[in-house]
Amino acid sequence: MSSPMAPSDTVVLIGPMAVGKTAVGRMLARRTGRTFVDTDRVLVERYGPIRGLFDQHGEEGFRLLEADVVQGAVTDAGIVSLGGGAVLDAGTQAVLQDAAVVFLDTDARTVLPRISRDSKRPLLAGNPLERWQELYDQRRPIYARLASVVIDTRGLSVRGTADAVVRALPHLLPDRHTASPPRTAGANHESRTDTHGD
Ligand SMILES: Nc1ncnc2c1ncn2[C@@H]1O[C@H](COP(=O)(O)OP(=O)(O)OP(=O)(O)O)[C@@H](O)[C@H]1O
Ligand SMILES: O=C(O)C1=C[C@@H](O)[C@@H](O)[C@H](O)C1
Ligand SMILES: [Mg+2]
Repeated sequence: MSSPMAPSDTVVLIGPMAVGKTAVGRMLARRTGRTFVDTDRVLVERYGPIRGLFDQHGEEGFRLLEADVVQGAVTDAGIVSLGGGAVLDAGTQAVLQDAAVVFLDTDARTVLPRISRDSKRPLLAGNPLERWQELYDQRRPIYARLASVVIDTRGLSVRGTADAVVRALPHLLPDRHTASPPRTAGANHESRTDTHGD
């Protein structure tokens, strides 16, 4: 069975854990009047906290559920933030081919304060910094290969990163006179509810 393709006006944010995919995606949607879906949030809403999903199904089972959620999310035009490891799935890689894929890049030093006391990202258990770096090293080539745009977020705020995305993809900015407020879809809420559950 062939996979659906993401429309070319879908913007998909990819990159390592805690780089800011969720925070930047939410801000970008607000600025551009587009829908926002965070696939981790959809998973939590549909199946429960991410940590519980890893406990119950293992990483492999989690990836299957995640791939299905991603397929649904990216076939609607809008801003979509993926989980850090979603791009490992071959079907997800295929479906992203036509989308504007934005790789938010960073380094371990920058994300350290965001992950050092993390209990919600099961793959960072033990030594979060070491695990983060290992995963980054494994996945960086995939992020780079899928990217239409790469943004080095080091030294940028969430707002500064959203600005950089708009500069790279200027067609995202709505016409001032016709812009409507952001529509919400699935995971899109302005609330700050944690996207990983629990
Ligand atoms: N540029 C930034 N500067 C400072 N803090 C940031 C920045 N980007 C994100 N953050 C903060 O870091 C934390 C992690 O960000 P976020 O959840 O958006 O990362 P993520 O890439 O979606 O991670 P995951 O892959 O686990 O979903 C949040 O508290 C967020 O507010
Ligand atoms: O990088 C990863 O593999 C993950 C990132 C998070 O967004 C969640 O999707 C989950 O914790 C796994
Ligand atoms: Mg996220």
